[in-house]
Amino acid sequence: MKEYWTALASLMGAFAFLQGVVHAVFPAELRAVVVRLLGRLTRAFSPYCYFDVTEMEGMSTNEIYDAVQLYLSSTAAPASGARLSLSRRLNASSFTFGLAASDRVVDTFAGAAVTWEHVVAPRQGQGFSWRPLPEEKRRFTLRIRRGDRDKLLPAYLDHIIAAAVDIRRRSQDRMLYTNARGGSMDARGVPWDPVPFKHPSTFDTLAMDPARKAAIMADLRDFAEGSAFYERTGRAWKRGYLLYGPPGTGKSSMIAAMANFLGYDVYDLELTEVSSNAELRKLLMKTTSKSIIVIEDIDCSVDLTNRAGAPPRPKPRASIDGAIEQDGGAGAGRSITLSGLLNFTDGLWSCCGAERIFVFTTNHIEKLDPALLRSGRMDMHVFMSYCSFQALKILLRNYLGFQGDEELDRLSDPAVLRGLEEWVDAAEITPADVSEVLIKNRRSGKAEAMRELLDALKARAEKRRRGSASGPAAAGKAAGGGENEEEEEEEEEEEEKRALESPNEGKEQAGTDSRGGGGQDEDADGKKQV
Ligand SMILES: Nc1ncnc2c1ncn2[C@@H]1O[C@H](COP(=O)(O)OP(=O)(O)OP(=O)(O)O)[C@@H](O)[C@H]1O
Ligand SMILES: [Mg+2]
Repeated sequence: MKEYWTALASLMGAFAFLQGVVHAVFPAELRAVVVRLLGRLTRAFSPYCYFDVTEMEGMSTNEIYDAVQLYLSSTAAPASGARLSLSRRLNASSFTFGLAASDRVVDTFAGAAVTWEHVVAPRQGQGFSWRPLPEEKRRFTLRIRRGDRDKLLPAYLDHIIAAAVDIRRRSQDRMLYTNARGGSMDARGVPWDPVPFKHPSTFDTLAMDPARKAAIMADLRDFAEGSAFYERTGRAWKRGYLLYGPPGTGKSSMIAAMANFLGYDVYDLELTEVSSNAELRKLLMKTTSKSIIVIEDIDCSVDLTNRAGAPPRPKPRASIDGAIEQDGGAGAGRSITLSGLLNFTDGLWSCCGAERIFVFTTNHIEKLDPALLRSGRMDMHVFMSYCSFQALKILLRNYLGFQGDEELDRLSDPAVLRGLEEWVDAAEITPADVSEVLIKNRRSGKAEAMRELLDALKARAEKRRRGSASGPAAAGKAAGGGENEEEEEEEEEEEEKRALESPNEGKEQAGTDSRGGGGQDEDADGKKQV
């Protein structure tokens, strides 16, 4: 074997020498022919094979060239001394690095080493063209061992293209799409209106129990990296989240954090703007993969009653007139039905395009039809609760600028901190209300802001205690006597809370209130509750 390689090396040396001689001795035309011939001979005996990825394919740009450039800029290790070029795409918020002319990078894939070289040569004699070509011819040359060819191609190229799509998506600002145009299409037949999505909410800024937050992040990560799993199990690559809880507990902030975490675009589906199941399907077909499709306040958007003959249900606050219809009603196709929505999320239509997350939010989970809550539809039920002490600490850190829990413990008055811990549960305060108190007092200094917050918690808890002591009957009398509207509001809130704590038809939600509790449970249907 060793002799073979020695002989091959000498043969290649001889070819190189011959090429040198040809350069020195022969006239230009003949030289080109002989050099080409010798080049071919060299390649025939070489242990490597080479693939060129040119920048231009005829008159059009070669997408693989762009993909290779992006991929190499982030993944491969430049050979020592290699020069990288810096660039930033229009609208993008991050830089990318590219390989400069004639530099090489090495990469490994499936255990095989490969080398990329970026070759740049001046373009000669540009003839007439409607579209001027770049002045330089650029290409990447991939060198791989002959023996690795079957292992690497085309899997390695597929890998590069997928990685490039991912990098492009992450370096580009995300988009928020809305269907506020009421079903009409733009010139390209797209029913969605895009705006740049710059919501600053992240999982770092989101105040919720750390263990539940970690569970959601892990679930999202598993989903995003789950291509093989979904293929193996024959499942559509999608996931459903139902976020529920009182107003101001961070449901919308959670959606933004999810989008920022995964780098997905967001489609905000306004159901009241959709007039039929067919339109809903069209909207779905025009969404891209790697996106989050959101329906906010699902209980208010449309009355989604599934079963014919079901007992009459309380009318939703903002249901759209005329669009309410029982499943299988005579006018099916003219308005949205629950089955239309379910087809949208888990029927055959949901599979056109992969890697999508459906998120529904509601303040009133008890108003949702159980059909929507069954497994396979909403895989994760996430209860966004009132502020726990752990969540409160996150808000204190973010709003008052403490660097971590250690600094918060060290720099704040222990009595105030203890007080906050003691009162926060009784106050049943939303993160939105806590933020408001902190924003209002942030100029007065950390200590003062925390004291104010403690006072606010105490006042709130006290009010709640008084409210529950006097009971609903007394509250009704008080309201009748016109004492104040706040009591009525409280009563309403209490009602909401009771409903949240004992959601309808118990089975699916049994024992799943995880307020303040960590981790996640899986119920009998295999649906996760965090
Ligand atoms: N868990 C949270 N962590 C951090 N900030 C929060 C959280 N919840 C609420 N906030 C703050 O309160 C504001 C309102 O919250 P958000 O819109 O996310 O609530 P929501 O649950 O979607 O309410 P609604 O049910 O009314 O839609 C946010 O802009 C954010 O500043
Ligand atoms: Mg919201």
